[in-house]
Amino acid sequence: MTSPDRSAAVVRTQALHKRFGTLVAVAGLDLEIARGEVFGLLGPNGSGKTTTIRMLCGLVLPTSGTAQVAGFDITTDAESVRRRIGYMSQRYGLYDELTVFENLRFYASVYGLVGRARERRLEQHIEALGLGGRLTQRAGTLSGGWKQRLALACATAHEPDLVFLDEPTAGVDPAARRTFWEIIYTLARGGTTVLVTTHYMDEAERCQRLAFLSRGHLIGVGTPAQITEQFHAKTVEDVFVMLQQRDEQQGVAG
Ligand SMILES: Nc1ncnc2c1ncn2[C@@H]1O[C@H](COP(=O)(O)OP(=O)(O)OP(=O)(O)O)[C@@H](O)[C@H]1O
Repeated sequence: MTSPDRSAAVVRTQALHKRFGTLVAVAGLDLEIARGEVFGLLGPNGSGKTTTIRMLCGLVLPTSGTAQVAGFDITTDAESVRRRIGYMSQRYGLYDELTVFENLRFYASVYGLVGRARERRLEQHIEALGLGGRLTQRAGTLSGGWKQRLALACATAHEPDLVFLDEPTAGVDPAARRTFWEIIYTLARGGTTVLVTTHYMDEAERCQRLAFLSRGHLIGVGTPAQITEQFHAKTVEDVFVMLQQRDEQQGVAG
């Protein structure tokens, strides 16, 4: 197996801009995320995270600017972009009545895997994500932590270049959180780029790099240590709270 080229950018945006009427949701975003990177997108409510992700998934067209995901242009080749990404929502999207294996097989099929290639891929994926002991259990009867693990497995069954995780460990206990993050890093080492949006600062601190958005503008990118240094703060949480307060004050002033 060849190792992934970590120098290659999986996400590249150039002056990416989205306006809804007069409201600027994303203001000229320039961002690069490398292959196999675990990257966090942070910012207060309404700062433009969801709009950015919807554009990167090829679901919303930018007003101006461009972006490439896995080498495909989000405006002219959204279909190819969608085939190369995975998305794990907070609601998981699992089928409670189906078993763990049936859920996995269903998602692999939706993304176009069939026959022996699908079975081989699932075998390897089940092993990597430690789901072997649960395959015949109905998804609806799993604990929160196992549901999350299965949801991540479903979102990555087709070996996407990039997987989006929306507050991935909200509502699970610390042990399950830790295991989940170990799995995230296993995926990243295998070459999957992981883009996390979260309001939980312990999740943010686990990312290799962070981007902070404020009112649609990118105001800081770097490792958690670089971000805290840039804002003269002790923790990422302090940076977050400071930005939130600033946004609120500007909102009142505006
Ligand atoms: N379809 C839309 N039509 C009009 N305005 C929108 C639309 N989608 C988002 N917005 C606005 O764009 C801005 C950015 O919203 P967005 O959902 O991207 O922020 P966010 O950072 O994801 O917030 P949250 O953390 O609350 O999910 C907000 O002011 C929001 O009200």
